[in-house]
Amino acid sequence: MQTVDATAGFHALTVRESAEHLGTDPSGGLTASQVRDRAGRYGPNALEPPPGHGVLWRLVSQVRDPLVYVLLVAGVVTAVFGGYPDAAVIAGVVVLNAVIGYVQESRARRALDALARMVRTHATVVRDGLAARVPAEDLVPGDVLELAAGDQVPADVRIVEAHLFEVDESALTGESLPVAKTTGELPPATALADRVNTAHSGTMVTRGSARALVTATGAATQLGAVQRMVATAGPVATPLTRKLAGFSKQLSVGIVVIAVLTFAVGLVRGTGVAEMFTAAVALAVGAIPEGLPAAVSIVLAIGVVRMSRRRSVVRNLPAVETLGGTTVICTDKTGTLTLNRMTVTAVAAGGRTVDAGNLPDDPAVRECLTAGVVCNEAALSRVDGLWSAQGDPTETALVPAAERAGLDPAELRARHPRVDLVPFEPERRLMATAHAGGVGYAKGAVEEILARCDRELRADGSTGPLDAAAAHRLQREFAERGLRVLAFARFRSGEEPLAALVDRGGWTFLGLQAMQDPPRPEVAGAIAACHSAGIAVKMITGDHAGTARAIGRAVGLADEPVVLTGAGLDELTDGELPAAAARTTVFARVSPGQKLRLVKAFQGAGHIVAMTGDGVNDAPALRRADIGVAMGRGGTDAARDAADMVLTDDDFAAIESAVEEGRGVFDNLRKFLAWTLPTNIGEGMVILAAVLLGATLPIVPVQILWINMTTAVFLGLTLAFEPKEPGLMTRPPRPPDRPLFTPALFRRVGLISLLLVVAAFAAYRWELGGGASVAQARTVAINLFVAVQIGYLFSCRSLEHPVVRAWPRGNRMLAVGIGITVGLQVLFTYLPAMNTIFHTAPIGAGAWLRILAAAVLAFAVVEADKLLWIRLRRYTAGTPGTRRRPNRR
Ligand SMILES: Nc1ncnc2c1ncn2[C@@H]1O[C@H](COP(=O)(O)OP(=O)(O)OP(=O)(O)O)[C@@H](O)[C@H]1O
Repeated sequence: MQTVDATAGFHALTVRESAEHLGTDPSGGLTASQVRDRAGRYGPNALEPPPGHGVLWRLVSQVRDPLVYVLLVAGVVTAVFGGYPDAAVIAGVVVLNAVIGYVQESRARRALDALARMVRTHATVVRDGLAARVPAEDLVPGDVLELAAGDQVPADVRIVEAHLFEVDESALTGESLPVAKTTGELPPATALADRVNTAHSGTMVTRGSARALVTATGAATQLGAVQRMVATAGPVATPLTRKLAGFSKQLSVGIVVIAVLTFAVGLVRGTGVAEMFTAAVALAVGAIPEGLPAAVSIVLAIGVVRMSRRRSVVRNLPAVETLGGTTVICTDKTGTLTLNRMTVTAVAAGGRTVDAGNLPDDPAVRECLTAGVVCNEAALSRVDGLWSAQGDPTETALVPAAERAGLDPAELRARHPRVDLVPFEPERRLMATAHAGGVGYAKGAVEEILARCDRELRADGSTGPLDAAAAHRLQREFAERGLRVLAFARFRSGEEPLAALVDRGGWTFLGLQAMQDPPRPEVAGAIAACHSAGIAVKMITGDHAGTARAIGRAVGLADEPVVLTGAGLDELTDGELPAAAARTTVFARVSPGQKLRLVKAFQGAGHIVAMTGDGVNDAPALRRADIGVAMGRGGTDAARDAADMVLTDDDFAAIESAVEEGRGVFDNLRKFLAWTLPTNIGEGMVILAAVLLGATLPIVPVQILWINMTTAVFLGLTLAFEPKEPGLMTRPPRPPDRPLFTPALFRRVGLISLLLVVAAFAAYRWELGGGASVAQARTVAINLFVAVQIGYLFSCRSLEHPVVRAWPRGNRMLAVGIGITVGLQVLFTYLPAMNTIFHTAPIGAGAWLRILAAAVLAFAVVEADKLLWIRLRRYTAGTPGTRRRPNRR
């Protein structure tokens, strides 16, 4: 691989010199053979992944945990006191823990890498004289790029043409204000941050558009240089995992205190130091849910995988869980609720409205269509003898409309070479171009264009005074049919730069073009599903109120959507906004800044907000929303960069399924917690109770370690694979402030913990009373403990509903996990080697029957508890005033 000499300093060269140096043509770009040749020479335009740590380092880093230190100390002390088998078991637990952690970490890393690859950036490149979208990876030095607002700059470039072009370079220089870029050469000594005629890989275009030459790709870019300097980021920590880690830390501290007390009590009672030490350690190790953080990331990761199957890529793990709590979805219209496949269906010019399939050849219609083709940033290319346009669908739709009227788009553009441009911006809602010969064209929202016009073009080609009322009336008629309307105008562009002219006025109105953008067929169903899930859906669009209302009705947002416009929004105070926003279903003519205000208003009212956006200016609102959702196809790199979730085919229905998955994930997390906590607490309490009562231990420390390690993995984790419960999307969203551990959950945990302790002691005593040896009695107690865990596991498949009635759908992992656990318990009971290590002994059939009975009993107790609570809740729900939840919609 070879790199263009970075010291060449393209900023100090003129545009011509730069192009010569790079062996390229700024207007036509490289040829196909040049691209092939350079691709071989320079390699792909990608940064090599930073060197990862070695396997050994990552394995060892797994055991850098206070808990493991406690275990290791325990193991050493046990060995010193001569308990070699026990010490070996402890060592085994440490190794197993490290391996599981290592495997989990590698899997999570691989999954995130794969997801990152799914949201690749693309770039518009001119090659052989034609513009095309290619993956940013395929760029080579000398390529000619078209950059527009919202794009990520895909390589280091020298700018050769700029229109109000501004770049956010904060990722590279830390400078937070966008930098305006120009084309003229600079003194060679200019510092990197001041080179305003170049732009660098990894920065974002915030405004305008530009043409630029690629000067460096991949590792040769400034970004590549920075990456080599900076060490890589640490492990993936998320607010949720942090919250849970905090919880388990508190729990650990509490448990260690109890363990120390137990130790002290044992010593006072005269038990041997060595025995008490291992007992205290076993208590601690048993009671600490070591598997919790791993389980949480597994549940979340499974959620991420399930969502990716449903066409949404989650960019960070906790987003999955937040999604489940969504109470309001704010969605834009074009491309998300609609297909973003625009077709011009009618043209109104020269005082009449005509069907686009049947356009008359009069000067007014022709001029309106011409404006649509030349004041247009879509790229043209010949496909099978016909012109086809690539770019923003609003713009590409204008090309075939002109063609159908017999105009040649390429010829029109050749006849009116563009000399200046004010690009479209959502705040301004119009774009304008200046052309050779002193004529300017503009297109945009009807009210914006009309505000700048005082004359209009008549059918015969003469101009007369503007009839703005008639134009507004037409706009309303089109809008009522759900059509999107663009207005066109012409003006004199002389010496002055276009940017100064766009707000000057004195324009001539040319007419309107109305386009159809059909609703996506799956959207109505998805919106209905959101409604029945208690989630409010709001449309926030830059489009006209009438069009927005009609589309809102068509997709079932409401029978008669309440509409608020951006202007109306500005009149409301921050105090009035939340109530008004709650009433409104359609927000029209809204600017990105107003979107941000809406997100804040909803959040202020206690909502969890999911918000979609596609433009560069949407990034702040996407960042602010609890879940920012960006479009994979139509959206800009800037929006994707700010979002938590990317919809691979821009479809609203994917949000609905993502919410459903999110709810499922939250459920499964609670199920796992509900199962694992009593297990741990029960284990700890068995030892605590034995020591306090001065009784012999029904289960000894190594045995606790055994139970802990096998059941956490083979039983607990299977709950991560639970299918979603039916009715997930017919219940209201979980209140945002509801904690993970509800009182009901605590009660259940207490009940099962108690059950486990009582059962272990009862079994132990019963077997001893029946003449069994201590080893046998302990073996029965352990098997019974595990059996109760299995019975309870079944019950945890649904926390609120009786399992039998709740759903017939299976969880194959559950069956596999239980199978493995039973197999291991059989070995544990009958394998002589295991008997030696774990101090167990074979037991008889009668004991197994009693064990089975205990499992069934545990299951029955929890199921009865559920039924009781359902009854109780029904009873309280029957009391007046508590019957219905307030409807959020
Ligand atoms: N390329 C363009 N050139 C000129 N005017 C445009 C262009 N695209 C859109 N407009 C005008 O600006 C208005 C707002 O467009 P914007 O892109 O902000 O929102 P939208 O695409 O209609 O809706 P949404 O926000 O739902 O995606 C449009 O209604 C149209 O009148």
